[in-house]
Amino acid sequence: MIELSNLEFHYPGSDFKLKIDALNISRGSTTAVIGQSGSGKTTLLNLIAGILEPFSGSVKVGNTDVCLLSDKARRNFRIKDIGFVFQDFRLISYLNGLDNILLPFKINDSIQLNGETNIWIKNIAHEMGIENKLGKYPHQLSHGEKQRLAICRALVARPSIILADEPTGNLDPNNKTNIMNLLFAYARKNNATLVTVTHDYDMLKDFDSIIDFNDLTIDKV
Ligand SMILES: Nc1ncnc2c1ncn2[C@@H]1O[C@H](COP(=O)(O)OP(=O)(O)OP(=O)(O)O)[C@@H](O)[C@H]1O
Repeated sequence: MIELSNLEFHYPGSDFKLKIDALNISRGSTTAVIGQSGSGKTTLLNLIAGILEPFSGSVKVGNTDVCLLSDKARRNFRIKDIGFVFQDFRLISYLNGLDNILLPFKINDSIQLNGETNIWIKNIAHEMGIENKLGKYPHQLSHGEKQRLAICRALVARPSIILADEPTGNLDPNNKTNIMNLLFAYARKNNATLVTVTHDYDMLKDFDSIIDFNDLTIDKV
């Protein structure tokens, strides 16, 4: 369960303010986050992941209050529990595809690489259709291939929460469907919680719930 309560956030020097009285997202559910550009969707994902700290209020994931964790504990939480697909991918330009996928293991020793992980990587790279691109560097990949690589990296440590910021934004209709189906299947099989920012309203019927920043229905979800 993800629980936000009495949360207030603003960026220093910006007029933007986010206020959420109560927002609960059940474990194992799939949620779409929609709303116009600049309404705060990415900010919400960053608050859940502990990348941003609220000005007041709390962000709880299971029994953990993310805001109360030390910097190190928060880093470990992010690596172990959260798979984040960033809108701008955040691939490392001097690492090839495989090393980009393995990044969570390289930057944090709280998770261990083992034989099972190698099989898992082959499996997700195959499902994403990029198994023959793992030796390539980001500048050698198309936009959609970079996106699929970023999704593989988000899944590699088998997170219990996936936060995906427009994960299908650069993909053709076929790849869009394949990738959303893969994320849904991962969530179902692992009882993982999927929170996806999307501008693709055709896909909304496939989610369990919707957080709509346009008409501020976030406290009703
Ligand atoms: N680091 C920052 N410093 C100051 N203001 C910021 C910062 N990041 C975002 N903002 C502002 O906060 C607001 C919400 O931004 P956010 O990225 O959460 O919107 P969004 O709904 O995800 O938009 P989009 O659909 O365009 O990705 C915007 O007005 C944006 O300009």
